[in-house]
Amino acid sequence: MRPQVITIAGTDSGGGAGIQADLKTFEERNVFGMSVVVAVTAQNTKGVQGVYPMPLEAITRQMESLADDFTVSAVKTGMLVDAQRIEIVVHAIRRYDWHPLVVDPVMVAKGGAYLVAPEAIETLSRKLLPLADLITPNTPEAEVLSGLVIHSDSDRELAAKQIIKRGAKAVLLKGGHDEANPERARDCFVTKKRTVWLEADRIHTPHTHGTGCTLSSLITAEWAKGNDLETSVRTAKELLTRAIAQAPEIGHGHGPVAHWLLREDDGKNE
Ligand SMILES: Nc1ncnc2c1ncn2[C@@H]1O[C@H](COP(=O)(O)OP(=O)(O)O)[C@@H](O)[C@H]1O
Ligand SMILES: Cc1ncc(COP(=O)(O)O)c(N)n1
Repeated sequence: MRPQVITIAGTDSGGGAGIQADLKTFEERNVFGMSVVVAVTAQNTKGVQGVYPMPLEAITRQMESLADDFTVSAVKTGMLVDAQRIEIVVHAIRRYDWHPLVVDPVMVAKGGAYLVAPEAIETLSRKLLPLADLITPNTPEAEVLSGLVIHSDSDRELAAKQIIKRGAKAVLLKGGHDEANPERARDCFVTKKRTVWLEADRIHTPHTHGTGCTLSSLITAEWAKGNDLETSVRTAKELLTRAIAQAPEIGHGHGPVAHWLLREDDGKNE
């Protein structure tokens, strides 16, 4: 049976990030994608023009509908808006025992708009982080979640280990924002047992809208298919790098990546 996976996140009308990016990615990786819309955003490649949180009942009902019918192989979370919405998502994840759980602790969009209320970060850290089988912060998010300032590789590893101490089972600390390294995009993957650095060429492009969403969806899809976590993370990083390298020039701002290059050929497409 095709693995069935859920994204619990916000939409991006511009199609490059959020739920739209997640579902495109799931489709390309041959898993069946479902969604729980936590907020609708009016958004394009230039920025976020509006955020419209869904009523709490609508979020709960979507999760009930999915739990009532599907055999869920993996779940990811993205933009969760505020503390109340984080709480009901946490409640459902516990109630339905949705694992493996990949938490992308989305905080601020690349243009600077807040995608989660700053006062909700405490709730995310205290209640959602401990449920995460993998959490995928970028550097600023890792600083907030670990309480440490990150400058060097050893700071990165220390911050990831601190986040594990706070309850996450594994951490992928993404280095997309690491301006100090102009040639390589390096991510630090840390579990209780080991630290692995994942490296790729840094692509000189403004078109990185939705890279974090796409990466966490790739990992979720690969994990749902029964690959181990480290293999899933490695595959995801390789695929994403290719999709950034061939990003189309869509929109007038920070464009999306080439989701269609993520395609897994299962021999059924010919
Ligand atoms: N210019 C780039 N070239 C290659 N890889 C990149 C580039 N920018 C980001 N990445 C990679 O994309 C993924 C998402 O990174 P990042 O931008 O840090 O996350 P977010 O989108 O959550 O802010 C990471 O694997 C990172 O290394
Ligand atoms: C609805 C939504 N969720 C997440 C992001 C973050 O995008 P990125 O992956 O570029 O950090 C976004 N811009 N919009």
